[in-house]
Amino acid sequence: MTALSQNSCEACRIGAPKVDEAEAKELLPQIPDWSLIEVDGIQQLQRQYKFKNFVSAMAFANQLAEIAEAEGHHPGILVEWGKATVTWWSHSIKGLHRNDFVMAAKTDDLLSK
Ligand SMILES: C[C@H](O)[C@H](O)[C@H]1CNC2=NC(N)=NC(=O)C2=N1
Repeated sequence: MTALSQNSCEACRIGAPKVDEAEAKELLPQIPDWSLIEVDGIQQLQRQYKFKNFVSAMAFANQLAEIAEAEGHHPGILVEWGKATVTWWSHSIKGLHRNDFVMAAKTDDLLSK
């Protein structure tokens, strides 16, 4: 469990500041298995998790749905046989907010429990 995952999401509204390069440099090492990607000009965090079958991947996706609902911040999840790809970004600001790094850390914690 990392310090980052102990945080909660703060309200993220249109106009909230995106994580800048300096902050991203500080936060990314705390979630070392995540990649910074860009889709349609929107920066996002993405990680693929491996599972032994489809049901395990789906169970993980459902656990993630629960914490997403609790925090009011929601990921993209692609569930396939033996894997789940999770993508975090903030729709309201079309980019990365600190919340996305917090949620990436919380996602990792689901599997380290
Ligand atoms: C009204 C509701 O809280 C907002 O639309 C939330 C819901 N979940 C969200 N999730 C993500 N990832 N980005 C958002 O901007 C966002 N907005």
